[in-house]
Amino acid sequence: MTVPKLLNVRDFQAAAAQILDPVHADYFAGGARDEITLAENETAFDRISLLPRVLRGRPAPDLTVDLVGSPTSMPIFLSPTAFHRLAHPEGEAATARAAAAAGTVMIAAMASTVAVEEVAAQGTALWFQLYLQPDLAFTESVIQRAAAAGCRALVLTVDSAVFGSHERDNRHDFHQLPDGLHCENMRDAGEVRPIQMSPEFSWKHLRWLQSVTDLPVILKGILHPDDAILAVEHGAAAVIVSNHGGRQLDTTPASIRALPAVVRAVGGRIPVLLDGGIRRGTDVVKALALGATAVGVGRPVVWGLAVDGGKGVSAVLEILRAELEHTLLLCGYGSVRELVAGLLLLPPGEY
Ligand SMILES: Cc1cc2nc3c(=O)[nH]c(=O)nc-3n(C[C@H](O)[C@H](O)[C@H](O)COP(=O)(O)O)c2cc1C
Ligand SMILES: O=C(O)C(=O)c1ccccc1
Repeated sequence: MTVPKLLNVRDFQAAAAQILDPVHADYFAGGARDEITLAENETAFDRISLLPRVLRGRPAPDLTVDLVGSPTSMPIFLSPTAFHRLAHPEGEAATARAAAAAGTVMIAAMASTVAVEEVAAQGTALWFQLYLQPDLAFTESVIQRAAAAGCRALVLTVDSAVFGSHERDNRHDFHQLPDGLHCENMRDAGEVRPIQMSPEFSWKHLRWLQSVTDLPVILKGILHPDDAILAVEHGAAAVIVSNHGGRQLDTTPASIRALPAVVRAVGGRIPVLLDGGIRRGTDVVKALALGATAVGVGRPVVWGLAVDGGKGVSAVLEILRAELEHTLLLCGYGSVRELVAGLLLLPPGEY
């Protein structure tokens, strides 16, 4: 068999689908219910056109950004995804090595199959993704672990009052990790606690969280501009416009469509980040032109990991970096920080 050339993120998606156990492939690929939002996240980018500028005499583009206090080599970070050891035996440790090599931020998932201490030991700038647990004392102990490991921010996922309904997983009865794999951040006195969701959490609990940590708190899963305003008022350090990769509430808008109203509501007071559907350098440019400071990638990281461990994740990140730089050059921009909405031709009636 000839090994296909993996030129772009889609090639990694196809290769990963060949390598992964089909049940795990569906876990990583799947979205909520009819997967309307899952599909929209990607296709909404395709409906936005680029209107490049010419003869602007720009130098080679500068891709660096300050990401909520963490300087990064490019405006692309690793969104938190669970269960990396389903994709590769080294799991999140390999992912973290690739993030470190790329010079960007990894958001470690609470549902990581490698402990946060071992992930942090790979030398990447690390943020910790948190689901508040009804047992607040336990939640606090997890936060202290993440802080002690060197995580520089907490990313509180707020779009999950309950688990999303993933019908692919239900068809396979996939509800538990295989023997030997565990959520290593959920260990408590020898036991591994299950991750719980609760609809009872409110803005009051954000205040509680801020009272038990000095780390900046970033809210992940904001779609409504009124929630973005509340996030600013409650002292969030940033928001991530996200629909959880289409895995929570189906038929929410593509994250790129929700971005402009959130950017307007925030009015520059805190950074606005975005994830969902980023597959090309042009997608990154579109999100930044609409006001995002940086974008996260979820599934593309998993595809890289499945194909070739840390080397595969590095390859995916370097493909996106090269495409981003190439796009900026063709658009006439010398820095990711210069991007403005005038670069875009938006589909009429959609924005
Ligand atoms: C397999 C998988 C697991 C995920 N696990 C988490 C998680 O544990 N916590 C979280 O906040 N988001 C989680 N997400 C959502 C991602 O952080 C991110 O919002 C989403 O994947 C972005 O979309 P993309 O996959 O199109 O890049 C998960 C997504 C996937 C695909
Ligand atoms: O699969 C997910 O999207 C997710 O967010 C999650 C949450 C808890 C445990 C494992 C995964």
